Order: sequence, then structure tokens, then C-alpha cells
Amino acid sequence: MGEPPPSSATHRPAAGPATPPALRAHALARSFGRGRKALAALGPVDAEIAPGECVCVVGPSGCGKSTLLRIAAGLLRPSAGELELRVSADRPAAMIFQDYGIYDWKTVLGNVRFGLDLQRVPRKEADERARSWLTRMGLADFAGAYPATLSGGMRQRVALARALAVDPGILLMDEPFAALDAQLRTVLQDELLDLTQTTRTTTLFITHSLEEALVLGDRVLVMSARPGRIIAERRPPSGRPRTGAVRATPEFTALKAELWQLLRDEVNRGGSARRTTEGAVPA
Ligand SMILES: Nc1ncnc2c1ncn2[C@@H]1O[C@H](COP(=O)(O)OP(=O)(O)OP(=O)(O)O)[C@@H](O)[C@H]1O
Repeated sequence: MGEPPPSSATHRPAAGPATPPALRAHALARSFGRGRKALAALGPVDAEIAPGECVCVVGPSGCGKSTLLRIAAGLLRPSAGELELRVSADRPAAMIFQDYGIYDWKTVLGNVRFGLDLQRVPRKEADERARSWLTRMGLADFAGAYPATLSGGMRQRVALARALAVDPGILLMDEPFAALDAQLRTVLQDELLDLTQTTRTTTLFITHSLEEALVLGDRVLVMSARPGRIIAERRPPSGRPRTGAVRATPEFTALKAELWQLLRDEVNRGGSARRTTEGAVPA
């Protein structure tokens, strides 16, 4: 499949007096293939994420959410428009995917140290930072274990520890909890909420789950069916700091129902009832 002509997914240095956005997408679009067989996957999308903000993106299956995240991660080039990400060498972007993305041949400690080693953090300091994150994630006793011996929840905690240990300029998460059972998913959402409210890490979080988006996000962006555009933006009713207890509030339930109405139309339009948000939205 042919690549589109190069365009600009730029990664600019951080800082600046006017506090520019950590991420800015302008008229961003991506298609796959060429000519009559070209498939418009995404856009055009205009969006910004402020430093320290957590923005969650929900949308029907196949609407281009992962494409958006992959462009932000620099793994894919846009076909049109641009995406600017303000990161720096000492505060890089960190990614977490559904399939953990941790290395089976490295120990838990080795995995968490990996990003720090890439940043050339001195060995002793890297060890201390990695062990401190393992302790925060309840994995201190598993430093020498290999991922194959861990449960899915533990593996995803390792991925989180590895991502956060580098003090990322932005955290890019693509359905990180989708492979976990409902209870564990709730536990990890609450842990992530607690962690990111402490670190104030700028986050772009892709999910199928409205509930997850409304628990974690400062803002929730709803995407249309493919090619995904942003059709709604909402702020969850509870401010910061918040806990998972917000799930039980009437305001939360009402907003979830409102967004589900929107999303259901898009799911029907895209013909993608497959993998909608079972268990995450009102039926
Ligand atoms: N490398 C590729 N080559 C061709 N088509 C692709 C490629 N990557 C994605 N697509 C198509 O682009 C569209 C958007 O895909 P994408 O994975 O971004 O959607 P998504 O919203 O993340 O889907 P899901 O929620 O099911 O994971 C889909 O129709 C997909 O088949």
C-alpha cells in the first residue's frame, strides 16, 4: 500500500512564555491507499491539548482513533494537515497500547528501566526511579520476574510504570485497559486517575468506553463514524481532584446517556456494532 506524500507531523521543543498547547492538530487527515481504492480513515480534525490536560477520545469502531494516536506518536504521517507535539529530549512522548508493549525477555525492572536507559539516565538513578515506580504500582516484589509470569493487570501496570518513569511530556494511550476484565479495568482506571492527578501528565487517551472517558478526562471528544471528525466535546461534571466515586453520580449518568445517544447514531451510521462499548454505555 502506497504511503501518501510526506507532510508535517512536527515534534517541536517544549516551553515558551505563552504556554502553547502540548498537542495541536490542524486540518489533520489520513487516508490509506491511492486512487479509487483510497480509504479516508480520519479527519479533518482540529484539536488542542493544553499542558497537564487529559483528553479522552471516544468514537465508533474503525473511525480513526488509533490512526490519530499513531500520528501523534510519530508512527504514521498525516495525508493532510499537521499535528504538532511539544516534547523534549528529557520529557519525551510515552505510549501505552492495549497489548502492553512490554518486552518478554526483560525482567519487570528491566522493562521499567528501558526508557530511562534510552534517555541515558545514569544507571544508579535509573534503578532508583524504576524501583520507586514499581513500588507505586504495587510491583516491588516482582522486580526480577519476567512478564510471562504476570497477570494481564500486572503487565499493564508494568507498562504504566515504564511510561511514567520517564516523566513523559505527553502520555499517548490507545485503549490500554481494553483487554482486561471489567473489574480490573475499573481498578486500573482509578489507579491511573490517582497517578495522573498527582503528576499532571498531559494525556491523550483513546477508548471505546464512555465511562472510562468521563472518569479520566478533563475533556471528552466524540468522533464521528469514519472518516473520524470531532462531533462533540464535553467536560465531565466533576472537577479535580476526583475519584472513581463520580461514576455513581446522577450528573455522570446523565452525561454518559447524552453522549451515548450521539455515539449510537455514529455506530449505526458506520455499520460498526462490532466492539462498540459493551458494558460501558447504557444499552
Ligand atoms: N495501515 C492501514 N492500512 C489500511 N487501512 C488501515 C490501516 N490502518 C487503519 N486502516 C483503516 O482505517 C480505518 C480507521 O482505523 P483505526 O484503527 O484508526 O480505527 P479505530 O477507531 O482505532 O478502530 P477500533 O476502535 O476498532 O480500534 C479503518 O477502516 C481501518 O481498517
